[in-house]
Amino acid sequence: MVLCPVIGKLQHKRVVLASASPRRQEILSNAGLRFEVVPSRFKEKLHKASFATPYAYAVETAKQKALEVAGRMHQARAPASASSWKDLRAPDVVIGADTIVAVGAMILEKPVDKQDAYRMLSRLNGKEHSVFTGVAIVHCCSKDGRLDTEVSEFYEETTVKFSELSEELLWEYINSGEPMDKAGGYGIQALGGMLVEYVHGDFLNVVGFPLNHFCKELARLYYPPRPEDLRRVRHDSIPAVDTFENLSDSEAAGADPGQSAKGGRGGEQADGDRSQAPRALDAALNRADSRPRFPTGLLELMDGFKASKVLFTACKLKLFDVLKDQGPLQAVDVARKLSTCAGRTEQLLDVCAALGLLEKTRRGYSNTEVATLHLVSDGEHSLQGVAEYNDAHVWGVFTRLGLAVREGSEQTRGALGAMEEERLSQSRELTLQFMRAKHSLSKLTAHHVATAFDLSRFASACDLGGCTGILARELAQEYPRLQVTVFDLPEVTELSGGFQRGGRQTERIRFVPGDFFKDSLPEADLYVLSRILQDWPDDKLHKLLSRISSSCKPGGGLLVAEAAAEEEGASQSPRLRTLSAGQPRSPDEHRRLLQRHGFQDVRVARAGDLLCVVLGTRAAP
Ligand SMILES: Cc1cn([C@H]2C[C@H](O)[C@@H](COP(=O)(O)OP(=O)(O)OP(=O)(O)O)O2)c(=O)[nH]c1=O
Repeated sequence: MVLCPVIGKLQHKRVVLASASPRRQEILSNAGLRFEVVPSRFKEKLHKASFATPYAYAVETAKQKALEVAGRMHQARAPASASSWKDLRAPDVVIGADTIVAVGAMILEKPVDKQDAYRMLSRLNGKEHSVFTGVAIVHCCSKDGRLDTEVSEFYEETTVKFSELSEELLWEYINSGEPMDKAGGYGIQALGGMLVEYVHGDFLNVVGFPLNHFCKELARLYYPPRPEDLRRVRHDSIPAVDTFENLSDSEAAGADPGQSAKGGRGGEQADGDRSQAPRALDAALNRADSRPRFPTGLLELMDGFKASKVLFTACKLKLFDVLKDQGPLQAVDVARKLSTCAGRTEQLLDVCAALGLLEKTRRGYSNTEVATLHLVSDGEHSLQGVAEYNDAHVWGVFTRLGLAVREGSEQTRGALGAMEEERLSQSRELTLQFMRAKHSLSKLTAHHVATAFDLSRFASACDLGGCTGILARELAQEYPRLQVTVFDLPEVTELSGGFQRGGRQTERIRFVPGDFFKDSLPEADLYVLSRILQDWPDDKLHKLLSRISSSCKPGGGLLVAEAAAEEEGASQSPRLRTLSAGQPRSPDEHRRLLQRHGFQDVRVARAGDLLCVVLGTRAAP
């Protein structure tokens, strides 16, 4: 559960805490932040005298800790690296922190031994001192194999006063072992709390991490004040996806979050500037207890369609292609290249950045890793086709949702999800769009489907509704003896040639036009239905399965791959709850479905994150 919406801004990023401090880990995970811990190897040995103030030293050390981890993780994912780093995705954000105790200009870090602890505690005895924690938030992105970082840093000061303590008490405390891994030689959160007369400022800052200031800094970075915010009253927790409403171009020229992310130490900022920046946090923290919880999730849901449309529009304009080839680019240059309006383009770019699709730095906008991988049109893993199809077709279908729900199942079929039927009557362009979408999605899952079970006992397979042949190719590649037939509607097989790349295994793939509800099915040892059943209502589904069952020889197989619905009784994940003509089924429901149509020895496996795969063997009639 995330209380503070600004912490939620990091939810979809790979966040790394560059610290071994268990206190920091606890503070941040208690705040709802999800992160990995990669302790920094940076040696805390900067030359203290070269810093004008103790906090400058803490901030620089925090920065070096974070940069060391960012650099090491970036190196580790380079192809040449022999590292065993588990997750090759580079971190998006690395957080470093350093806590020091300062008595005047003297900096006390962790004691090296008991005598050192004694010296430190004697200095603090009966006096006031400052605890500074420097924090660095390093945003990372990888550009042409290079690590690009944007550092935002700040510090927090807390004043602590020790009571007059006897020698005996000091030694008793030192012998407890508590002081050894703590700055200044004490831990205020445990036994050391007994030494402290008062604290002025953020308690958590003493313990190692100034959570409140950190949230304010995030708010400043992720919700930069824009001119229109100062004039309009609007809820605070949603990123600026609604910036296209009622705005003239001149109003659109907002503050630059990249710029505002700079300026180094938050502690050195002008007061006027800071009072506006963390408004989301203030709103959350100052809420009276009796008021209902801020409905962040709900409001984001209400705005979800805008985010989708922004993504579709950016894809359609080929924004990610332009930035891939020529980024980073300033908004005006993007607008020039796309022949679009400069003000609106900047808004689009900013929203894409807020959605994590683009990176915004002083040098301009560039694609994030996910955009480079999935939103550039000619990428191996491009999902551009899905965006285009959803924009051109599914968007319109869903505008008729109300009508479909009001007027019953026929309407529902006509208006929702029955894309197979609908595309029959549509233009060649729409068929192509549908094929591109299916092609991109199949690429993500084909390998998992082909390898979910050992299919080497089959000599031939027929992929019903196999579209562009992506799964067929994967099957042929995986099983060198297998002959594969792709069976799909004539208008699909006619266009499928455009999606074929050469390759040895294509000799074993043939495309046969036909309708699996009407025409006789090609002979095969194994029939495959990948993401077909869910689109059809029960009557059609049973008709198809019984046709397959009649064509399948005893000992032959049926392989079904469908979106992985939860087990029966569990609530469905939202991704699966689109109102299509069919319905998502649990693994057990699939098992029963195949058994009902004469398949036995039915086995179920997961294929990646998305699909569940079911394999049954045709029993003798
Ligand atoms: C003053 C004080 C410090 N501390 C701790 C916070 C920090 O963990 C530690 C200061 O050392 P740091 O060098 O800031 O942090 P660390 O060595 O624990 O971890 P890393 O270097 O990997 O980031 O002292 C307390 O736990 N309680 C206190 O009252």
